[in-house]
Amino acid sequence: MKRAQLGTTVFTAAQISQMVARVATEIQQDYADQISEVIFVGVMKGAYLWMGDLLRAIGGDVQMDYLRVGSYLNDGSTGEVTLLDDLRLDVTGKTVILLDEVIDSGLTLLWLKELLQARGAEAVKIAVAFDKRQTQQVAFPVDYIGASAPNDFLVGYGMDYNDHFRNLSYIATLDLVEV
Ligand SMILES: O=P(O)(O)OC[C@H]1O[C@H](OP(=O)(O)OP(=O)(O)O)[C@H](O)[C@@H]1O
Ligand code: HPA
Repeated sequence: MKRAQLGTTVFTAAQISQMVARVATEIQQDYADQISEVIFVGVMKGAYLWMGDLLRAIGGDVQMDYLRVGSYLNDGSTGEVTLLDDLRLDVTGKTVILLDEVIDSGLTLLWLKELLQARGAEAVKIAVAFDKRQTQQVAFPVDYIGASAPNDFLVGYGMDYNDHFRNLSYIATLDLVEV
């Protein structure tokens, strides 16, 4: 049997706060007085801290909704994205910014971008806290990136191992030790 234990800290809470403030400023500058027309969509469950922190840092009047998807089992992608809870807001003709705490293979965000485009969104942008892609071979742009992260399995700030460790306000590697 394997037991999960925290490894090394990769990003501290202070580093994450700085990164949130920077991305919030980038989005404020890009949308200025149009910001209240943008729909921010959190990709749950993992986006819950990123969404809360980023939208408070942006401030003012914004619209938000969320959906819930799943594709990871233990520490690996199943290669298949499942929509578990859908949006309530209609995105037809709207600018949407998808918020996710991590992009890894890119499968989840590519799948969601195509879904919202097919529903008639005018523009679908992406803002991630952490980018684990080692090469940029995933053929779609990520518009806002908090930080590049190592290609280790990470937990904290929304990232989980079987639903554990999402609540950490820092990011750590995870060691799976044989017991
Ligand atoms: O780029 P990818 O390889 O698709 O990986 C990134 C996705 O994986 C995680 O979600 P998960 O499916 O584990 O669901 P969760 O948000 O409930 O943890 C994470 O929150 C991203 O949405
Ligand atoms: O490193 C990770 N940790 C947790 N969930 C994830 N989903 C993609 N990559 C990761």
